[in-house]
Amino acid sequence: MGAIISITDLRKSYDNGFQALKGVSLDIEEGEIIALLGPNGAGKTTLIGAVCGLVRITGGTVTVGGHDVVHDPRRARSQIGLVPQEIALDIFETVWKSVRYTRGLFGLPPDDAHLERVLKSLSLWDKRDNQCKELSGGMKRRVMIAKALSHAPKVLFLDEPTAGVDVNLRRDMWALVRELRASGVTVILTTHYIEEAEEMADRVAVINKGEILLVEDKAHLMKRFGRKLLTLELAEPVTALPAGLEGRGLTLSEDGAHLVYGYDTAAEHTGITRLISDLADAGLRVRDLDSEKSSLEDVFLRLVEEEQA
Ligand SMILES: Nc1ncnc2c1ncn2[C@@H]1O[C@H](COP(=O)(O)OP(=O)(O)OP(=O)(O)O)[C@@H](O)[C@H]1O
Repeated sequence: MGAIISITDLRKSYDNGFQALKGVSLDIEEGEIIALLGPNGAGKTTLIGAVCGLVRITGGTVTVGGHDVVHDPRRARSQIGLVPQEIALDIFETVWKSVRYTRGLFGLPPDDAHLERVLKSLSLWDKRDNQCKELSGGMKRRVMIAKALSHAPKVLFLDEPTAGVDVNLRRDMWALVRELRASGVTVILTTHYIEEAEEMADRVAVINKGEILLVEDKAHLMKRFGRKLLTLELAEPVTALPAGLEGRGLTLSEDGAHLVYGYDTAAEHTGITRLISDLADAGLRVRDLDSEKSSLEDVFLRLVEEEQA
């Protein structure tokens, strides 16, 4: 599959001279879910705004579906559905009329069959004649998505789709995004919940201070940066690491009852077999083992901290 969005050396300086994007290049493949992660002020909203034609770019090029956002903004924008973070609905309007109206804004003729499919896929069909003010917060969010899909865009931007949403609704939203992808829509989401990126994204782009630090397949990323911690519970606590076991990446807990061993998941040899046998030789009996994987959150924090250092 080819790139549906192509961003090349994108620069944005605001009128006060602040450089919010410093030469961002990124290709987004058709049909993928890509998560944009970055701390507050990293440039995520500016980047989305530039692709959607809401922010005037000061350098570089962006094409959506082959259409340049500066030279052919209407065609480029027609490929995109944007779901902003804040819910903005005419609360006295019915769901059906809101969605129909938004489609009209794109200069498209009515297509009630398409809108019916969209509302059904979002479990809003039964609510079509309700005024927006009669809907729950989760339903209002889904109406925002229905509006963004009303002109059948190829690309959907979700800006913080589950900010302030409870766990159940968050899971519903994840299922919905997967369904959208299955229907061929490319999804770009920004999120502060790294768990969300870990759960959903095919690829992750980390952005900081207006620059892309990394774009990588999520599975590769976890493998490349991921670490595992193995905790060994000792049958009898010790006061110090036995001689010969220093310098092996082992840490003794304060109570002397646990040894923690950190290793790279990508390493060819983890050294665990050797470690266990060396512990036995040193007279330490292990009662139990526990292992935990570093999360995408650890990877993200490490990356941003390294950049800050
Ligand atoms: N209109 C503007 N004029 C000047 N500076 C701006 C303007 N809009 C944004 N900025 C600055 O550009 C930088 C990037 O902002 P942006 O909103 O893109 O970040 P973000 O990654 O979306 O942050 P958040 O996660 O907090 O939403 C910030 O330092 C911000 O203060």
